Amino acid sequence: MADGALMTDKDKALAGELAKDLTRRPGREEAEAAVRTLLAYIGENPDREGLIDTPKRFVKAWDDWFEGYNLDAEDVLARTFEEVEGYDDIVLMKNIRIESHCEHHVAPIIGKAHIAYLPDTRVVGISKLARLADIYSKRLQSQEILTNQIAQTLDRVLQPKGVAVLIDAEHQCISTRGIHKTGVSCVTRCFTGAFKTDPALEDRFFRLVG
Ligand SMILES: Nc1nc2c(ncn2[C@@H]2O[C@H](COP(=O)(O)OP(=O)(O)OP(=O)(O)O)[C@@H](O)[C@H]2O)c(=O)[nH]1
Ligand SMILES: [Zn+2]
Repeated sequence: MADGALMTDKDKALAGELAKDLTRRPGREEAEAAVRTLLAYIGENPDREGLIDTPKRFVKAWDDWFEGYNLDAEDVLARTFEEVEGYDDIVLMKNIRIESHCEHHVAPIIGKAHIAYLPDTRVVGISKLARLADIYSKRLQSQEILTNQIAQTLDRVLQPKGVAVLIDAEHQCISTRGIHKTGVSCVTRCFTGAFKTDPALEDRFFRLVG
């Protein structure tokens, strides 16, 4: 179990500062001190050679996994194109890899998103659909909220005739801990506009996704 002696006075001071004001965003040094605490909690020695740089690497990995908090989905969708030569059918980007983390256990959620919309007057660069998925994935999430955020943002910014988002993902909090069920995936969807009101369009979306 954790050995209090493995926390330096500096770690303890930083942890104390954090406890005083949980609304303040801690700096990098404080985040690294928290990782040292976790390493000590599992019975490790954070000062041994193999772990000495782990707090730094851990925080750097979190910067990557959670970079979505620093990105604005509306900015990414701001550039649209109106010259589409009358194209008025479904635009679908399928099999977008999703790498997220559940907000309950901070365990990976890995899967695929399929994002479609029915344009009205404008289209968006197709890479932006994948960027939109990334911005919301790279946060602590529940799959339902992730699905809704992607669909509602695309709907609000692009104002198409409808949006359809389907996510199929495996939650490692289910496969590697707790109930330990592998090969289980969770499917969520959010439809707006014509995808919600027109069963034929909904059906076409599912056929295209396959
Ligand atoms: N609805 C929803 N639940 C999720 C998601 N990710 C993880 N969960 C669930 O969140 C729940 C948290 O339940 P708790 O009982 O508070 O936590 P727990 O004791 O760790 O639960 P177990 O996973 O059953 O061991 C679990 O049932 C998880 O499977 C998600 O994206 N959406
Ligand atoms: Zn979880």
